[in-house]
Amino acid sequence: MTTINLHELAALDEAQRQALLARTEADLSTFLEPARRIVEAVREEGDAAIVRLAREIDKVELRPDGLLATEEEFAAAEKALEPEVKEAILYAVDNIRRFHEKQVPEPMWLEEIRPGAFAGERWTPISSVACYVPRGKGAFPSVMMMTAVPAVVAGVKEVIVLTPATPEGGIDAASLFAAKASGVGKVYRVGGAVAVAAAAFGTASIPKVAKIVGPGSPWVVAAKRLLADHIDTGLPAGPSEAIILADATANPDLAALDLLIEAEHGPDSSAYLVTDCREVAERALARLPELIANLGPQRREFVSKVLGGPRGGIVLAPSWDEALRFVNDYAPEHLEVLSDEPFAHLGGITEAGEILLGENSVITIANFCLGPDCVLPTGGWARSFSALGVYDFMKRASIGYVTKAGYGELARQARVLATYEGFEAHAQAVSPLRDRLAGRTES
Ligand SMILES: NC(=O)c1ccc[n+]([C@@H]2O[C@H](COP(=O)([O-])OP(=O)(O)OC[C@H]3O[C@@H](n4cnc5c(N)ncnc54)[C@H](O)[C@@H]3O)[C@@H](O)[C@H]2O)c1
Ligand SMILES: N[C@H](CO)Cc1c[nH]c[nH+]1
Ligand SMILES: [Zn+2]
Repeated sequence: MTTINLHELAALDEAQRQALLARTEADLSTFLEPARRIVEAVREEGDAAIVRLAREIDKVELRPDGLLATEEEFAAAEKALEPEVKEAILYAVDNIRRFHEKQVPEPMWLEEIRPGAFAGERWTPISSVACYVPRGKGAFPSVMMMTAVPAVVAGVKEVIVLTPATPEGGIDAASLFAAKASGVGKVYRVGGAVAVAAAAFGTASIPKVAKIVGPGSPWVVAAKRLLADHIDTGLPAGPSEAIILADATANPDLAALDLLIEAEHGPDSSAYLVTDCREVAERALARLPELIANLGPQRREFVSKVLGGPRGGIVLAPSWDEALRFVNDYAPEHLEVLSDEPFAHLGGITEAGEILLGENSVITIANFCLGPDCVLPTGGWARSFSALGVYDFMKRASIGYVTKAGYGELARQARVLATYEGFEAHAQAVSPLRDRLAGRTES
C-alpha cells in the first residue's frame, strides 16, 4: 500500500519548504568520484575503455570496431518495428520539425546604429554535436527525435548519437528508426559517463565533438559537470520532474492521473500536485491508489517512491498566490495547468521549462509529439535555461562595419574611453596617427 505525501504548505517552516524544492541533482556527491575514474579511463584508453566499462557496468559485450550502428542494423530495426510505431514516430518527427523550423533565426541582420556605424549578428550552426539518448530504465526514441531534429534543422554538419547498448549488445529498434527519420545516420552504442567522455575527448571510432546535448541519469549529469571545460554540455537535463498546478475548477481525477506521468521515470524523479483547493487535494489523494495499482510492478515502485518520498506528493497551498510562489520557486521542468481558465494563470507563472495549458494539453502528448522539445532544464535550471531548441545548435557572431564617414565620431568616443581605461594601444589605434598611416586627412 502506497503512502502518498500531503504537504500542507501553511504548516511547514522555511527549512521544510526548502526541502520540498530540492532535487536529486543537487547532491551528485556519490556519482562524481566514480564518474571521474570513468572519464579518465576513456581519456587514456579510448575504445578499449568503452568495451571494458560496458562489460563491467552494463554487463554487455561490445567490440571496439563495432560501436557504430551498421546499415544492416538500421534495416533490421525498420523491419522489426510494428507499423503503428513507425507511423507514430514519423508523425512525431513531422510535428517536431514543424515546431523547430519556426525557431530558425534570420541568418543575419545588420542595422545602421548611427550614421555610418553598422552592427548586427550572423547565426551559423555549430560544426559537430553529440545527442545523448538514454537507455537505462527504458528506451527513448522520443529523445532521439527531440535532440536530432533541431540539430538537423539548425544545419549541424556532424550530428552523432550516443546511446547505451541493449543487454544483447544491439541498439533499440525504435531509436534507430527515429534517428533515420530525423536525418541522422551515425549512432554509437555507448552510454552514461563513458559516452560523455568519448564525446569530449574522441576515441579511435567516436569523433570528438564541440557539444553534447540530451538528458540522462545522474551518471551523465556528473560526467557533464566534470567535463564542462572540455565540451559544451548545454542545458542541464537530469531526472524528469513535473508539477501539476490545479485550481478549484480542476478535475481532481485528472490531476491524480497526470501526477503519475513524470513520477514513473525513476525513483530519482520529482512530481507534485500543487493546489489551493483542499477538495481537489483530497479527492486526488483518494483516487491515486487505484491509478497506481493499474501500473506494472516497476513503474508502481517508482511512483510510490517518488510520491511517498522526499521529492513528491500533493502540496496544499493556503492561497492561489502561495501556490504560484511554490511553482515559481521550484521552477519545474514540466508544468501542467489544470483549470477552466488556464490562460488566466499564465501571467503568474514566471519560472518553468514548459507550460501546458488545460486538461487536454497532457504532459504525455508534449513528451512525445506535440512539437515543442521534451528535453528541458531540470533541477531548478528553468530559472535561466530554456527548452532544447534550434538555438542550442547554433551560435551568433556579432558583425560590425564602420564607413569612412562614420569613423570620425566613433573613433573620438572610443579614444576617450580607451584613455580612461588606460589602454594606450587601444587609444593610439584610433588617434590621428591612424589617419596619417591610412594616408587621409585627419577626421
Ligand atoms: N530532462 C529531460 O529532458 C529528460 C528527458 C528524458 C529523460 N530524462 C531523464 O533521463 C534519465 C535517463 O536515465 P536512464 O538511467 O534511463 O538512462 P541513461 O542512459 O542516462 O543511464 C544509463 C547509463 O548510466 C550508466 N550507469 C548506470 N549505472 C551505473 C553505475 N553503477 N556506474 C557507472 N555508470 C552507471 C551506464 O552507462 C548506463 O548505460 C532519467 O532520469 C529520466 O528521467 C530527462
Ligand atoms: N519526460 C521526459 C523529459 O523529462 C521526456 C520523455 C520521453 N519519454 C517519456 N518522457
Ligand atoms: Zn516523461
